[in-house]
Order: sequence, then C-alpha cells, then structure tokens
Amino acid sequence: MTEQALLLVNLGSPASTEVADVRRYLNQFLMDPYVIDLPWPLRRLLVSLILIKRPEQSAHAYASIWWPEGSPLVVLSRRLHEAVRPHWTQGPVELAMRYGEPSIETTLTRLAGQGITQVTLAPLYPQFADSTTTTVIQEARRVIRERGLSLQLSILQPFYDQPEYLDALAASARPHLQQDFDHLLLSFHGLPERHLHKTDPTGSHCLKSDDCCQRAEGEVLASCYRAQCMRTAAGFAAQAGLRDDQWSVSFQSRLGRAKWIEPYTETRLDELAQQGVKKLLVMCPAFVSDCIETLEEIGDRGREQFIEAGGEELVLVPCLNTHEDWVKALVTLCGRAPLAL
Ligand SMILES: C=CC1=C(C)c2cc3[nH]c(cc4nc(cc5[nH]c(cc1n2)c(C)c5CCC(=O)O)C(CCC(=O)O)=C4C)c(C)c3C=C
Ligand SMILES: [Fe+2]
Ligand SMILES: [Fe+2]
Repeated sequence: MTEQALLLVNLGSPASTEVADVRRYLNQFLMDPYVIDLPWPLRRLLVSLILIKRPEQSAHAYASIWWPEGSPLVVLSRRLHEAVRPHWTQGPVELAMRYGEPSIETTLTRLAGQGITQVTLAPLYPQFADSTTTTVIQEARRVIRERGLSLQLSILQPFYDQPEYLDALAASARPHLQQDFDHLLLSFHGLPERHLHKTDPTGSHCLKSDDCCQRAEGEVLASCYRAQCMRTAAGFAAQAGLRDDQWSVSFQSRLGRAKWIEPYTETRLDELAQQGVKKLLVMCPAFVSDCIETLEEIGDRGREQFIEAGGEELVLVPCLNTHEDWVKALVTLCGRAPLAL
C-alpha cells in the first residue's frame, strides 16, 4: 500500500539566544511577504528599521524563557512529534519549522528521497491566517515545484471549530479551571487589520460592523482569522461550561504602528484589574505549543502589568503541548485532511 507521510509544521524559533541568531530568524520571518505584506522595497526598509533594536530586545526575552534543551516552541513541537508517531500508522511522521530549522525544504526533500509520494501537510495553527497557514502551504508548494519532487499533498484545514480540537482544549484546561478565579481571558495572537481586509472575499464584511465576526459565515468565516478566534473562544467556553460573564477575548503581540485587531490584551489586562478582577486565568488558544508569546509576553510581562494595575494573581494556562487528547485529536484531524489540487 502507498505510504502517506505526515509533516507537522510549526512556526520556528531562533537557533539560540545570541543576538545574531535572533536577528537572522527575525529577518527570515519578517521578510516573508505573508507576514509583512508590503512591496519588497518597503518591506526591506521596514524590516531593516525593526532589526536595529528588536533583535537585542527579543534575545533578552528569549533568554528569559529558554530551556536547557532549546526554545520551548521547538522542544514542545519535538515532543508532540514523538507523541504523534505511534498513532499515525499510514507512514513516517516528520516535523519542520516554517522559519529556522528543520526547514520544510530539508524535510520534504528527505521524504521524497525515501520514495514517499503522498504527504499530509499539517500547519499547526487552529485559526487561518495568511501569515501562518498560507505561508506554510506556499513554502511546501515552492519546494515541490523548484526541486521537482513527485509529492502529492493533502492539507490539514484550520480546525478552530472542530469538536476534537475543542474537546482537547477543554480537557487540557479543565484542571486549571477547577481553581477559584474571577475571569478567564482568551488571548489570541494579533494580526494587522490590513490582513483581515485583504483576506475578506467580499471586500465589505470584515471590521465594517461591531458584530461582523459573530455574523461571519461561509467563505467570509473560512478566511477571517478574527471570526475564527471568536468561534474557538465560544466553542471552548460552551465545552468548558463557562458562563458568558466569566470569559472574554483579546489579541496580543502587536508589532509596529499599524492598527491591529482589537481588543488588545495589554488594554484588557489594565481594564480587568481596574474592574476588580483579582485572580485572572489566561489561555492562548492560537498557539498549540507554549512559546515566547505565552511564557514571556503573558506569563512574565502580562503578569507584571496586571499586578501593577491592581490585580493579585495571573495564572497562565498551558497550551495543548502534548496532552494526550490533543495528540489523538491531531491524528484524527490529519486523517481527514483533503487532497490538495
Ligand atoms: C507582522 C508581524 C507578525 C505577524 C503578522 C504575526 C502573526 C502571527 N504569529 C503567530 C505565531 C507566533 N508568533 C511568534 C513570534 C513572533 N511573531 C512576530 C510577529 C508577527 N507575527 C514576531 C516578531 C515574533 C518573534 C518574537 C518577538 O520578537 O517578539 C511565535 C513564537 C515563536 C517562538 O520562538 O517562540 C508564534 C508561535 C500567529 C499564530 C500569527 C497570526 C495569527
Ligand atoms: Fe507572531
Ligand atoms: Fe469580523
């Protein structure tokens, strides 16, 4: 029988916390036209400006959360890879990073060299965005085309509303929700508003009304990151048995001066403390593995900000990481991935 390989792809991290490695990583990441979607000369100029100060700041932040085995995101992705292996019985399972190592290029080339002809490509992002999902797919297609590889792709679709994913999210969060708390903040990675306008197939739905994400359906929902985040949050809350007044959504990790999708996590942390929330739980469901954005931005800086604003305790709920329900859910979702044209 023809083997079906599985390729898990996460975002990637710098090779080390040295400023030069962080600069190399940020340059590769931010020069991706799906991440900073400006024409090349403008993108080059903007990224060069960002690279004056950011590598040093980011290196410092990475150093504060780095593990002896390496970047948490990469180490946790490797552990997920090992956990998935015994459950995927159709063929080999590989792991690649969109930026840094191991690259999609090396991994696909190795699979083709082993005589594999069919690959299920699994971008590890629950919600669709050009800056995550599309760039992984386009990079895989580029490698296949430029290297002349005979590989047929099936592609895991965004799984923001899939019961297997929501069940796993609820199961992994359940022990943390059993403690007393005043509020749960679901903090998703942010996105420049421009990206939502670009992917809106109607050109007239996204961010045109306060309830655009609640009303999104069909092709609008299929391409709206913000609407998908809202569906994940509502689906999770229902699954976890939370009342509407117990949780809210925000968007973190804003970079640069452009307007990003709101509400911003930074603003919500202040507001919640001012409203009298003393014990705050924070979950980050746009990430399947803990990373700098959860551990440092929320777990360190967010906690400090919340306490300075009058809160008493911020508890960071871990990402899905290698929770066994998530491992099984991922294998099931990948097994359903449709053949790509
Ligand atoms: C224009 C800039 C960025 C966009 C758009 C963006 C979208 C986006 N990113 C993730 C997931 C992750 N991002 C991570 C780190 C990170 N993101 C940006 C910028 C944009 N992201 C930067 C500059 C960085 C590097 C860290 C820093 O310097 O602050 C990570 C963590 C990587 C790690 O090594 O731990 C993840 C994961 C999503 C899901 C997303 C769009 C929805
Ligand atoms: Fe990011
Ligand atoms: Fe919307």
